[in-house]
Amino acid sequence: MGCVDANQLLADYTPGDFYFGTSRRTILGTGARRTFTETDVASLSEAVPAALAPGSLAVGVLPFDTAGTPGHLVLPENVQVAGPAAPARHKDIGAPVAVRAVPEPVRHAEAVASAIKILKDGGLRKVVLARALDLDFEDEVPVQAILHNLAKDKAGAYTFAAGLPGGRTLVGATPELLLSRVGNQVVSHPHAGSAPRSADPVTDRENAEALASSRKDHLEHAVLTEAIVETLRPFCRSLDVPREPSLVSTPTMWHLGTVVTGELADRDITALHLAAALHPTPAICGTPTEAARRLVSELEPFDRGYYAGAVGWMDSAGDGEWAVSIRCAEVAESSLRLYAGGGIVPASDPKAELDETSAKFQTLLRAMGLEL
Ligand SMILES: C=C(O[C@@H]1C=C(C(=O)O)C=C[C@H]1O)C(=O)O
Repeated sequence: MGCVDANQLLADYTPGDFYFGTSRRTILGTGARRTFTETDVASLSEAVPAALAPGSLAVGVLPFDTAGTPGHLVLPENVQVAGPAAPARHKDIGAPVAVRAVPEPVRHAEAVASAIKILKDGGLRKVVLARALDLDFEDEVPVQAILHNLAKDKAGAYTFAAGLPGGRTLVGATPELLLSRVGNQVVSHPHAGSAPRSADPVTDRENAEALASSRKDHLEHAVLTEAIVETLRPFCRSLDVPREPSLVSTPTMWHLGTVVTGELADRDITALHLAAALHPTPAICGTPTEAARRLVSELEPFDRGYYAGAVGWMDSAGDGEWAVSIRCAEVAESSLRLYAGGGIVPASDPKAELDETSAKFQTLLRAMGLEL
């Protein structure tokens, strides 16, 4: 630890490793002494802390569907921690040989329209629907270069690459913090409500202002913040929740975000326990959770896998950081699947939702130097 160079950690990353970079620190975990596949809060809370020797870390991912997909949490053989990485040059990535939208864009808009109808009929307040882009390359996908470019672009507050079962990799850069814990201080930074950035400063500002004053987006956001607060409240002695969300941005998107901070009542409650209790939030699933989860599986023509799950780390003291695994792609050899979703409420518009997912794809597409 200490004097490791963060850019070197980024350069040293190879697929299968775990990389997690923020504006404060860079973590590189290599090898696996042990892998946990449990996803329920009770087993995670018992098994993982019990296996952590003092000073060691558990790293990895939780899936979207914790009932159907195994978790992939690893106790690495070796962990190196450094300050923030700041790579200089963009790395070149070749063009794909094939691109397929899953489903076709028009089908996604139809699914959104069906969801809006169901929402208007009552019962559900919000559901998050995603679509995917499949890209095939001639050779193995250069995950290291994609990760490097995401870090270079500061594409999201949490830049990550995590090994998955079967030699696959989840790579991305998300703006959204599910939960961090340092001692008895917990923070969550839920995001909901979106607008694209623009290269034109006037349009960019207009997009931000329209988002800041959009009733539809404030409603989408309120449903999310309420759920976060409701889950955290029983664990916390005190909780600070700003009354209004703030505008937050990445190089490609504007969002509404609320920084929720709390003081834990019981120091034995770990970061992983809290993250697992919060997941799946209405940022990526909906409200009520079970009904939204069912609608997601009915309307989306794919399994989300590790997209819209959680990615992060926890130490032996129970401190840790778990980000929402969005703005990411799952890589398998020479192919990758990119995901993007958006929250639907009764006032949503199918065409606008389709455009929102296209804008969200830009985080990864830019890192790959692709204009699609
Ligand atoms: C689901 C995604 O993003 C989430 C949905 C948002 C929205 O609906 O406005 C905003 C931020 C994220 O919480 C995604 O990027 O795939």
